[in-house]
Amino acid sequence: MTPSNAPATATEDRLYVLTGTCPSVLGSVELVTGFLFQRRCYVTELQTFDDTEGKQFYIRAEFRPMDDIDIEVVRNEFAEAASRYDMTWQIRDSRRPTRCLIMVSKYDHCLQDLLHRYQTGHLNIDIAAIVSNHPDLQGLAAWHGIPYYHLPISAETKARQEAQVWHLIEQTGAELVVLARYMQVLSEDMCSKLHGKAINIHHSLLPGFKGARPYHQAWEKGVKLVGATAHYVSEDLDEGPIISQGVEAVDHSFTPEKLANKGRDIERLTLAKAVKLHSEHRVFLTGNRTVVFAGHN
Ligand SMILES: Nc1nc2c(c(=O)[nH]1)N[C@@H](CN(C=O)c1ccc(C(=O)N[C@@H](CCC(=O)O)C(=O)O)cc1)CN2
Repeated sequence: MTPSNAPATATEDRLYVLTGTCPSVLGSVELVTGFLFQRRCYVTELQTFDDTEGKQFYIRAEFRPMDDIDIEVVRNEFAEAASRYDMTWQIRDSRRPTRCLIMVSKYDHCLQDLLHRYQTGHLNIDIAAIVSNHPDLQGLAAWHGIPYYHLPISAETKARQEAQVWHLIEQTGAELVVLARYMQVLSEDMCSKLHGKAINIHHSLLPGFKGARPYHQAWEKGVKLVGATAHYVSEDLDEGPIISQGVEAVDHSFTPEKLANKGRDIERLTLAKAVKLHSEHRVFLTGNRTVVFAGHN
């Protein structure tokens, strides 16, 4: 093996991810790996899934160019190859942080957790703004130096409030909206505009206990497991495609308050995991389901 073929010579700081999906057909893996090999792009991680029910194939390839390449040229060349397989694809710079806008009401535990992971570099995101229908968490945002927008909402002002939120999303260039315990239901129009770009944390193991008070519902049922669900937001409340879920054992001694205390930790971890998976381009949306290529760290 000549030294120039050794991965160590790959341009260390340049890392890209190719994600693609196409109808299940022979050659779909070679389409990607052969294309990258021919262009001396070293594959650092490769995951595939063939959905035999949907007859659909999914692939995610992370790669480092071994030579100084123009990624736009690579994209144009792959477009021609991918069209022969009817593949829907993207090649993205893995280092570029996902620009986020976080929405919250009064509970701060998920927001605190995301802010900590962001500040410590454990999430490849850029938090452009925090939006809330209450003033309560303004101090937390100020402490982190992030713009805070207090946009109150009522049934009468919902349409105008959502127009203000949408304006902020466009103004900040947010690519992902994170509902970190935002306790207002987004309209059908907002959900349509945010399809696949808004993640909500629901404080139960969906599809169980939908709605605003899942811990009380869980207590009434005497559950022995409590959980949380991170999902893409859809117009149907708590029905969106699930990205990640977490669960912990509980018992008869758990009051609704103790269930909520246990649940908060699960919510933090489950939402952070979903934001990480999305920001690393590891989640494919397929109808009301997801295909998730989990990472190793
Ligand atoms: N279109 C959607 N919007 C939102 C979703 C969603 O799944 N689709 N999830 C919620 C978060 N959530 C549960 O995870 C939730 C939030 C609020 C309610 C609710 O009934 N809210 C009442 C008002 C409550 C209040 O003012 O405190 C209401 O809107 O009438 C249910 C579930 C975020 N948005």
